[in-house]
Amino acid sequence: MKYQIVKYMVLQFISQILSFLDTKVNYNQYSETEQQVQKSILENIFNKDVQFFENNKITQLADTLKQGSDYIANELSYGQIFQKFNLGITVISRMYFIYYLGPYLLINFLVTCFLFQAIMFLLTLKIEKLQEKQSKKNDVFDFVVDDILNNIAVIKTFGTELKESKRIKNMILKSEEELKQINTFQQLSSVFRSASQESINVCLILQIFFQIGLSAPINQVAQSITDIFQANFYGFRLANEIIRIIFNKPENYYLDGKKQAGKIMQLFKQQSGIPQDIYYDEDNKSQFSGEIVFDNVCFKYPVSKDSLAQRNQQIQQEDKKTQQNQTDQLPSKEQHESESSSDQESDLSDSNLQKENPNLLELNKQNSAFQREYVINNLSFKIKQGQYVAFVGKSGCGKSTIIKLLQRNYDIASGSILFDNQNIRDCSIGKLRRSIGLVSQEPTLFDNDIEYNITYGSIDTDYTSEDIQKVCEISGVSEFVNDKNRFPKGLKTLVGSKGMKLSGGQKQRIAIARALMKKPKILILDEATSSLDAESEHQVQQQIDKLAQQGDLTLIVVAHRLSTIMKSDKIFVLKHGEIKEEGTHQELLSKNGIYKKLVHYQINFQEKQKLQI
Ligand SMILES: Nc1ncnc2c1ncn2[C@@H]1O[C@H](COP(=O)(O)OP(=O)(O)OP(=O)(O)O)[C@@H](O)[C@H]1O
Repeated sequence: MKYQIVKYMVLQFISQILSFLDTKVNYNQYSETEQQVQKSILENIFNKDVQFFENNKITQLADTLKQGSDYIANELSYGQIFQKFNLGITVISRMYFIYYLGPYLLINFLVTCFLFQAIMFLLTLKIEKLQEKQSKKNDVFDFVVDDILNNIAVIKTFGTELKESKRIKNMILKSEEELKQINTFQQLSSVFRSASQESINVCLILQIFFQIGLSAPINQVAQSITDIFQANFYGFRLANEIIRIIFNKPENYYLDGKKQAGKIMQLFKQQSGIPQDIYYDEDNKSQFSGEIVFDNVCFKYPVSKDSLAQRNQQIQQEDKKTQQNQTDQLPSKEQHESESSSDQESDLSDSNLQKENPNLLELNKQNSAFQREYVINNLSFKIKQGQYVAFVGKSGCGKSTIIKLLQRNYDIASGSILFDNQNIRDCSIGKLRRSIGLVSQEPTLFDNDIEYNITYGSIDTDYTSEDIQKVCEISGVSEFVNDKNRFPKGLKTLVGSKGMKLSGGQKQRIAIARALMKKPKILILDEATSSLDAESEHQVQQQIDKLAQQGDLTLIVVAHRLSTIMKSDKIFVLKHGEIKEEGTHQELLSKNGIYKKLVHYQINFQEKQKLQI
């Protein structure tokens, strides 16, 4: 007995040392591991294409990044290795001691343990499934809250606070029903856990049956019980502890960490449709010359799960199907899931098929109510290096879509886009994006000073204060930054979150300066001057015209105000994603077509406005 106790004590001592090392090493390693995990998650996020960000809410990503990396870092940190060893040694040493006290007891104990463990496992699976469903609903809830907060100004303007609060209340109520179900299963699980702790008593009764039999006289039974109790006293306690260790661990694992870690695993699983080779783009200076060809390009936007309404609908449909399943006992859930996902998949597979067989285009155009329309239809044009071209057309005709395709935010369904005769699919994304300077309709700024924002794209490259000065002049930033009364800190003035401390026009000028500072070979202005007042627009336009005349910059302009593109070398007039007319301003006017109508409409409109003034 003495020898066994010494053995037990040695094992316990090792266990305590491991426990100490676990705490110490874990403490040192944890934060380092967490940083590494966060870094690789961030890199993974950066590697996603634009479509990924259209499908995921940024606030949710930030949440997942923090909580998930916490969990993963905890799992990965070296301390966990000691913890696992420690757990193993504790369990083995205690089992050994129980075996020494009574072999039957150990066998009974293991059988009972296994049974309870199996029940607990099934319960945990059920809870997990419910929680997954709940988590999907939570996602929708987050989407709604995010959407509401983003649109708070609209809600206030339209006085729809009550409507929105009712909407949220309904979602909370629905979620509560599910939570009740989860609670019930959790309680059941906790009952089983307590019962399992009593399992040792069940073992005891079984042992009495085995050792003395049912027919033994009562005083012998009483004596045996006393003996067994005495002999197994330590064994009972140790067995109880083992149960506690075994049952608590997996439950924590299933219920707490897995959810966030699962989200991160999903993040890693989601492949970027368009390979983002920015990290592997070793030559980080080269650019395309600015020659661009669109050859019979067709494109439609992929159907994504981005829409809140779509997500809601999907959950409702799933709920209905589950209910129907339960009542009618119709085909298995797997079949239903595959049916429900088939709608989405069919569209995705459609795009793959489309790539393989462009003839499907016509077919797809004719049927399938759920499919999106082709936004770009057999579009062909050529832009020479240094040319100044403009795209005009009615709202929704596909102008901005062309700009997105130029940056390869999406892949086209058929045809080809060539940069310097190289297919965009074979181009390095890094080189492509480096070659393009873009100023969009609604520019966003970083919460930093004006200079930081202007030099943002050129942080790693050499630039002088003269360079900054020059782009400030061209873009018209100098005009307001030099006003010492309102901008005493000049270029060092902080712009606030999303540039909220600046006017729309000021933000726009900074965005133009930022794009120019990058010295791109291709400059795209997508309604870039529309938020400027007429005078500022004219000034910026003059500077842009001058840049265009220098001939080393390919300038692509999307504009509604036709007066801003009169000097361009070529104007493409679009309708339903097709080029209907092309030529210079004069050539198009003489054609007496769509462009001329647009010009006349704008002149009439402006004159009417003047008359009103
Ligand atoms: N991310 C998207 N997902 C799905 N459809 C889109 C998306 N972006 C644009 N569309 C659709 O593509 C069509 C063309 O849009 P696009 O933004 O290219 O038009 P536009 O000519 O630039 O219009 P505007 O002059 O009003 O800016 C529109 O019908 C629009 O609804």
